[in-house]
Amino acid sequence: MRVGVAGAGAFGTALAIALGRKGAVTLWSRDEGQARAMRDSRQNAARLPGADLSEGVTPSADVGELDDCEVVLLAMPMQQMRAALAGPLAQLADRPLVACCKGIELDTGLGPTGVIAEVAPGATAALLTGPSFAGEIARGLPTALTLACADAARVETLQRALSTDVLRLYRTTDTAGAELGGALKNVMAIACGAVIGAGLGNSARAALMTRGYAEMLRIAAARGARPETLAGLSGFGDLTLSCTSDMSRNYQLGLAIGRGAAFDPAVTVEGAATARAMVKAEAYRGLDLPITRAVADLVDGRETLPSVMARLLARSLKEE
Ligand SMILES: NC(=O)C1=CN([C@@H]2O[C@H](COP(=O)(O)OP(=O)(O)OC[C@H]3O[C@@H](n4cnc5c(N)ncnc54)[C@H](OP(=O)(O)O)[C@@H]3O)[C@@H](O)[C@H]2O)C=CC1
Ligand SMILES: O=C(CO)COP(=O)(O)O
Repeated sequence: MRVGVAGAGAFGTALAIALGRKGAVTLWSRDEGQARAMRDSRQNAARLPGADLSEGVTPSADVGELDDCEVVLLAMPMQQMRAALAGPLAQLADRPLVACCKGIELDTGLGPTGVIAEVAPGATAALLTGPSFAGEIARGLPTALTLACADAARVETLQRALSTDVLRLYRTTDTAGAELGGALKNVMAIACGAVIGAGLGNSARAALMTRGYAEMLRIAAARGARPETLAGLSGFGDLTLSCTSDMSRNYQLGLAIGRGAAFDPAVTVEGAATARAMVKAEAYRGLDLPITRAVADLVDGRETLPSVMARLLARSLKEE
């Protein structure tokens, strides 16, 4: 199956490299200069320096080159996906589209498959998510991910097409659970980075991971997602990775907040918009989400870390 990857960021490039080791992959960048540089150097110096493009990868800025791809991975940040699908990628609306982003859309409260369903109703909407760093995938290190698609037959076909000998995909039809796991772990990673950055300790981090997971389960229940999906790679797995590794950009933003340090606004940090989206969305109003709300307050500078910590610790005592 010929695979297209739309979006030549770190993750899109890493997935193209992994899949380009077993077949033909078109890696589409919206930037002609970047595509040319990738063709010439066989690297993506801007987004994934040091990783060689594998043999099967063809970089291109011509969206027409995605036409003969039977499946296209959408590897741009969550808040950019709607515009890309409605704009240059509109011609792809008749095939499986696999979102590779982790987030909730700020304006609608939808996850990636919900956005695909709205903008490209003729497509089969799927999601690839789970614990993985682009640099490690590109190096061929073993990685397990969740592939979610509501169509049980289609998800099996895609699972076979997108797995490799080191990239092991597990499948599920619970798209809501998979997208919530991937989106919300980013929010918790910001919170965990903040407590570590402020020197509040590993015990505080473990408390945030566990109570953050309780919030994730509450949100999943409100969306009709299956709790066991949250216990899998997209939830528990990615929560563990992102809350404990300083390779995570969400965790790095938290570290900067905790240390009172500056953070480059150009870095892709999905958890900030997702925290805002959770606080804003009607669907989640009334849910008890103290950590998510605290992160939204922190990233928007409405409150300081000492004051959100005091607020969290002053909550009434309760049953676990
Ligand atoms: N990096 C990682 O380790 C992992 C990332 N992810 C997820 O993958 C998603 C992308 O992250 P990542 O690749 O790291 O981000 P990067 O910041 O490395 O790259 C983002 C890419 O998206 C492109 N882009 C933005 N808007 C559009 C658009 N409208 N049309 C086409 N391309 C666009 C950018 O292009 P341009 O350069 O022209 O702005 C850039 O190439 C996120 O949701 C992230 O959570 C998931 C797992 C691991
Ligand atoms: O999603 C990721 C790991 O699974 C990458 O995390 P960051 O986006 O925080 O870097």
